[in-house]
Amino acid sequence: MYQWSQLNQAQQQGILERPVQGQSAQLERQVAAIIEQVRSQGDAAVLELTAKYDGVELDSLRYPSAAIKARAAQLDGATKAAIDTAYATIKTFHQAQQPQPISIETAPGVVCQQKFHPLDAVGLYIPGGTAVLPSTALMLGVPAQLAGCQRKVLVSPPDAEGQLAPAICYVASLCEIDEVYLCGGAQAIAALAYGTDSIAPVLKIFGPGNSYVTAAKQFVAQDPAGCAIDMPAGPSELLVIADESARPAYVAADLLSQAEHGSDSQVILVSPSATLVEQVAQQVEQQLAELPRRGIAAQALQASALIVTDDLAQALAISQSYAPEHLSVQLDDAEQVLPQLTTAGSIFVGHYTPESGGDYATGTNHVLPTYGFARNHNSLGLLDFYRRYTVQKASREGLEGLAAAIINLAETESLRAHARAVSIRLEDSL
Ligand SMILES: NC(=O)c1ccc[n+]([C@@H]2O[C@H](COP(=O)([O-])OP(=O)(O)OC[C@H]3O[C@@H](n4cnc5c(N)ncnc54)[C@H](O)[C@@H]3O)[C@@H](O)[C@H]2O)c1
Ligand SMILES: N[C@H](CO)Cc1c[nH]c[nH+]1
Ligand SMILES: [Zn+2]
Repeated sequence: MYQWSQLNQAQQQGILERPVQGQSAQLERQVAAIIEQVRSQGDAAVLELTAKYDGVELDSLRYPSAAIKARAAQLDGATKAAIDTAYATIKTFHQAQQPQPISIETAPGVVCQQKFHPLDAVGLYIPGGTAVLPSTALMLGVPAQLAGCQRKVLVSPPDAEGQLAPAICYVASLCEIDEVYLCGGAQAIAALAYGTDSIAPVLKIFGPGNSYVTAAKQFVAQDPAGCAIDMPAGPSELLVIADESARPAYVAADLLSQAEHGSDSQVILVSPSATLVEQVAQQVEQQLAELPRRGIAAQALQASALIVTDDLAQALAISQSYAPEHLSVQLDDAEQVLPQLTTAGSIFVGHYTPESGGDYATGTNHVLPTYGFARNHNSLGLLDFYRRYTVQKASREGLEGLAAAIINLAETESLRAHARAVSIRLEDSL
């Protein structure tokens, strides 16, 4: 628990530093070595690394369509119904994001268009290290399906029996995904980006993951021979802004909901009320003791903070500078401060919008930028599954109208051939 104004700048920065940052050089070296191993040895490397990190010896990476169908059929009715509910809300919200092509005359006789084409081959990474996340399969599968991506390749680490969870198989069936491989971590990202004998490369990789997955995505995105990625979506984060109107038990439950994701998750409460902060601290302790994943959550809490601010304005400023993946605003008049809260992956407004609502079923996408990338990266949406490009057509009259400007600019840049490409056309008699 910290009193913000009593800390110096370095201490303030230290509190808001993401836990994983300290290990990043070593992490990058390890991930680079895994990627190199997959590039040089292909499937054999992925199988070997799966045995090493997931503890499962597989004969092949491909999970057959028949197994997907059979496992999906094993899922109980209540979970199927829950997935159907989430599928419907996510579909509704993403369907409304359909990109609109543009066609406009920019000058007489000159028409410009903006078009969208679904990415032909997308890789969907579904984490599976410490928790099975069918909800993430929905968050990636639904927009890929709506966009009409031709190849949707799902990868996820195998369970201890070398299988994929029935709930993920059910989501795969709903989203019409039948190309599935059992692999995870940096090796799965390398296989998707560069291809192996059994996995053809994709154009873009989507999905969250632990720090190995995220570092590998960043690695392949920087390599011209690699592929595009959605964003760095790493260990979960939540920042809660709350005042005395908040219920301490709700705030604590929300903080723990993200702390339980992984030991490198980070949760932060900022509040102008010292009383609330103390009550939340007590609630966290009480509720933590009851959680099956209390070991993981307790570790995440080590790098987390409860911060008392001078006033609400200071709490808002901390949130803006931290740029959380998830921001929960638990104030009676939460909507009033929203215009000042522009820097977060997804915002949860009021006392009855728990962060876990967005994780599963409000309809927003839960794949969000972490590590402060919410400062300049988008939350995942339908548009990410398209490539945007432009088209232009000029008539002779259109070119005549723009010729003086184009030729002048080309000469200003001393690019004579550019100018000539215009004048040569206009010199031709009709
Ligand atoms: N930001 C988001 O949108 C979002 C959404 C959902 C989940 N998440 C995050 O995703 C993460 C999921 O992590 P996870 O670990 O459960 O699953 P994961 O699938 O991301 O990672 C598991 C893989 O990590 C690799 N691995 C584990 N230990 C390793 C080691 N020592 N060296 C090399 N590779 C190793 C293994 O290959 C394993 O298959 C959590 O941190 C969670 O917070 C984020
Ligand atoms: N909170 C995670 C995003 O950071 C998403 C998730 C999946 N399942 C539960 N939660
Ligand atoms: Zn969550």
